[in-house]
Amino acid sequence: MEKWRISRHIVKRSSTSLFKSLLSTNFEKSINTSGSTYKSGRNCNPYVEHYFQCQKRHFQTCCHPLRDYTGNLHASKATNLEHICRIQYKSFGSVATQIQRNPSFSTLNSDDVDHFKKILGEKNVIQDEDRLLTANVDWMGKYKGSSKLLLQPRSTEEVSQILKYCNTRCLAVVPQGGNTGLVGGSVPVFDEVIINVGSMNHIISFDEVSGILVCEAGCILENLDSFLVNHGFMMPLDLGAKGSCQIGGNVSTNAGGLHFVRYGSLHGNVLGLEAVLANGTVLDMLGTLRKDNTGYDLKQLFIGSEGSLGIATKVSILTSPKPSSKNLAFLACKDYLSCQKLLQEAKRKLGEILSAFEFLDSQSMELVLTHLEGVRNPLPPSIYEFYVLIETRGTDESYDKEKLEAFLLRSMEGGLIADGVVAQDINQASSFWRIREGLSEALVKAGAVYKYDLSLPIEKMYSIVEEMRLRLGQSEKVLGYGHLGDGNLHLNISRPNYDDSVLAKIEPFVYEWTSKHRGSISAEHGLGLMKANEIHYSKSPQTVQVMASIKKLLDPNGILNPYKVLPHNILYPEA
Ligand SMILES: O=C(O)CC[C@@H](O)C(=O)O
Ligand SMILES: [Zn+2]
Repeated sequence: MEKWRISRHIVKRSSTSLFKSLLSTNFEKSINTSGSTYKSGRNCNPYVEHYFQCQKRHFQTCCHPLRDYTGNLHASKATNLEHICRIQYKSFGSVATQIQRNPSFSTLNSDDVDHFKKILGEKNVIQDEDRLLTANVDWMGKYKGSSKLLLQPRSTEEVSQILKYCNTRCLAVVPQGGNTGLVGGSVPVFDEVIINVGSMNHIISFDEVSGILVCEAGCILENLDSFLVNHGFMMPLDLGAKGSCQIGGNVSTNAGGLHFVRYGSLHGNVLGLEAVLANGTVLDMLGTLRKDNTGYDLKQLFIGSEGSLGIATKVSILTSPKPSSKNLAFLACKDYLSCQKLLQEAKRKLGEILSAFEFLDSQSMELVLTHLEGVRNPLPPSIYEFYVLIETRGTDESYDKEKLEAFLLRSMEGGLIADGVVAQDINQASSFWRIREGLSEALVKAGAVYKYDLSLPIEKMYSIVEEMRLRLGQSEKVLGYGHLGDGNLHLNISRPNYDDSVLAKIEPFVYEWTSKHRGSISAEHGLGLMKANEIHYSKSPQTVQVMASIKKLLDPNGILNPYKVLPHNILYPEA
């Protein structure tokens, strides 16, 4: 076809370029038959298993409370080992301002354990060291608690009984789902009892007319998607960690993910919630209505509260019809301005079929190619500064193809796209997504990482990456990637080990810069432990005070996920 000359020209330039008979195959068909979508590290249990096996070996040799993974002892900090937060790595941001264990919390004893056994039965009260090790450490291996107990309730009633008891005894707890969080929110800081609702993994109902799914909080995101596919629907949320993350954790952290640009946030898609408060009260807010204006919408408080106000036990969620046509393009742009303009055009020209607009810079590409096996750049190596993934989802195959085809051609002619490939089948689509979704895993494999998750005005988004590079100098690897379509930048500084002098150049600069540009210091990962003390960069003092009052009202003893979300001195002023 005449109009494909441009892409053929690109093919000539690069033998690896696949930007040829554009969109001739629609990869959706293969997705439907395979029943599984893109895989990535956090979605791949063998990797997680292997990762923890390695960690375990490491802990066995160098698990001194104040020794980091590189084996360095931080003796100067070893003043009060029992009471100082054991952050495994050498000081990580302001978290390292040694949080004190709240002295009003009790310490677990054998009567407590016996009591839990009566509620849950022996096998759901876990004291096994290996299992505790994986539950005490976050996915990145950055935060490590020292919990001695993991509880696995099977019903809301059991969660209620556990919390009622813990509240009376003043035993702190940490709710944990798939433990895929990136801000230290899902692991204990000290000896908090871990409550994992993973056994509460039943689908309660699905209404094919409204598309509303009601399920328990421990359902794994990918399993929900697989269930829905048989009914012609899909989850509105898609993350690299979908093979291990649980819907309760997704809701508690208000997870964003890859398709936010199309399907919006969980604040919009979660229609109802059942949550258990610290004192064991079960709040039934499990409505399935699209419209309900009867006073305060209390469930919204729990969405994104990171388990600090209650434990989510059931959710009702508005799912979306499964698109019958999907296309994915992997494109190269010469500069950030082109990426930005491309987004603007994509929104205008692709309209309702645009379902993802992701970007990564060349440094991110290099990292993923270096650290992940089997990943390759489908475009000529080391030429382009930026890469963009554009996905469309729709119901009319030929219409979608034509629309994307016309858009890509016009963008190439206009110089916004320098080169590109379009997935011809599920395998190519998976391999393109693997580049983007594999970044977090590649960063963990590369060593230490300082990780920031910023919401910023799109035109300013990449300036912080460039400024950070200037600040840190050429010896440091500064990576920028993320959800360009939503104005969400993942800024990561990757280095072989943690170093306080480097950190001092990054923080508080990164927070101040974000605040100055009226951005948010957490777009989608939450505050967790990492940023609890930084909340003021994104929230006014008055707002933080109201948040603290709500916390006090719902959890007066502060037992739910302590030390997270709100600043320590506000949560425990007497500590
Ligand atoms: O690793 C990160 O910084 C981002 C993780 C996740 O939110 C993603 O978009 O891939
Ligand atoms: Zn993200």
